[in-house]
Amino acid sequence: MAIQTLFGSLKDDEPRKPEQEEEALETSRGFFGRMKQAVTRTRENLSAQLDQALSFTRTVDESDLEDLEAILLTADIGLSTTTEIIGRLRERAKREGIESGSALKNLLKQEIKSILDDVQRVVRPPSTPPEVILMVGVNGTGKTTTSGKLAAFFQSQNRSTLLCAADTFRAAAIEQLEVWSQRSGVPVIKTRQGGDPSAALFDALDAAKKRETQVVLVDTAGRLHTKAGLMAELDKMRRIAQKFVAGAPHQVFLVIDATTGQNGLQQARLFTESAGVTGIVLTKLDGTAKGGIVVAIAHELKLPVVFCGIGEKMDDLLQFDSAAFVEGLFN
Ligand SMILES: Nc1nc2c(ncn2[C@@H]2O[C@H](COP(=O)(O)OP(=O)(O)OP(=O)(O)O)[C@@H](O)[C@H]2O)c(=O)[nH]1
Repeated sequence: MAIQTLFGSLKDDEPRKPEQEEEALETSRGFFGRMKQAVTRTRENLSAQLDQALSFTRTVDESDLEDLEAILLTADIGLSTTTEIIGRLRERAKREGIESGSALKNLLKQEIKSILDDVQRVVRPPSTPPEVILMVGVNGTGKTTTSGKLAAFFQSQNRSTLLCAADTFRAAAIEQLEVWSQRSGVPVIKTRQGGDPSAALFDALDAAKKRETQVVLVDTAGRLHTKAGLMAELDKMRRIAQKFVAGAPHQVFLVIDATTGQNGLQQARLFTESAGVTGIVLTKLDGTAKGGIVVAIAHELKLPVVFCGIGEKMDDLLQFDSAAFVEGLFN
């Protein structure tokens, strides 16, 4: 089985030697295992309630759907997404003559997967490098940490990478990114604290062009004095990126802290309106029972979750995969 992700497949379909096949299977098992581990708290929160509510063997009735609705809300799937899912289940249960709680659970899994799949898409690197990726989001969500992890990820994919420290607002952000640069071996371009973030971006893109770097990851500030100021700064950075590379920034990743649940969704709305977000990185999935937010993001914002953060170490980053997520959530 191939795991298709936004940045290609974890196991492609080319013919393999037996030992390569075994290695790819191990990778796939490891990947599913890590995703399952990451959603442990969400699963534990859901499964006891689901087991109790869906243990019946008879035709589905309205009170079953009401119970299910309450359970989905506790996992932070959100009211509008939950209402949509329950509506689809009501219709399908009737049409398909569902006669047990376990069959209803299967439909639920299918519906959640389909919401997630609807917004997934595979991204190809631009024909003219570098691929410019802006990391945006409110402070403390994990932008700097994720920039560091992503730098290591792209490097591991044999794509030369450059980090740009454009969070000149928070005193420690530049030093923090320098530490990630040392850990991953990915160079960082910076300016002084309090300096102009666009100047750092300018220098980084200039260096990337000269060095023929393939990916530039830009860590931006999460907080300015006003929302308008933050958005104006992001706008300026977009214009600079476009001047250097046609079509840049190619990706704008909004970093959301999963533990903030529905508040994260609210932040996401704000950023998607003004920052041209193309995908979500959901951090701290390891520490929350609110993993259902992934489904709300896909349904309400029509944005894919691209990566999830599952800890503080360099390889605690997973490419998001809907099948692994749904399996992890329910099994
Ligand atoms: N458990 C866990 N912790 C994380 C994860 N990602 C980031 N963190 C932690 O979250 C905290 C904040 O991360 P930062 O990367 O500094 O956040 P930031 O968005 O850059 O913050 P600002 O620069 O203030 O905007 C740090 O302690 C990180 O180690 C994750 O996936 N899991």
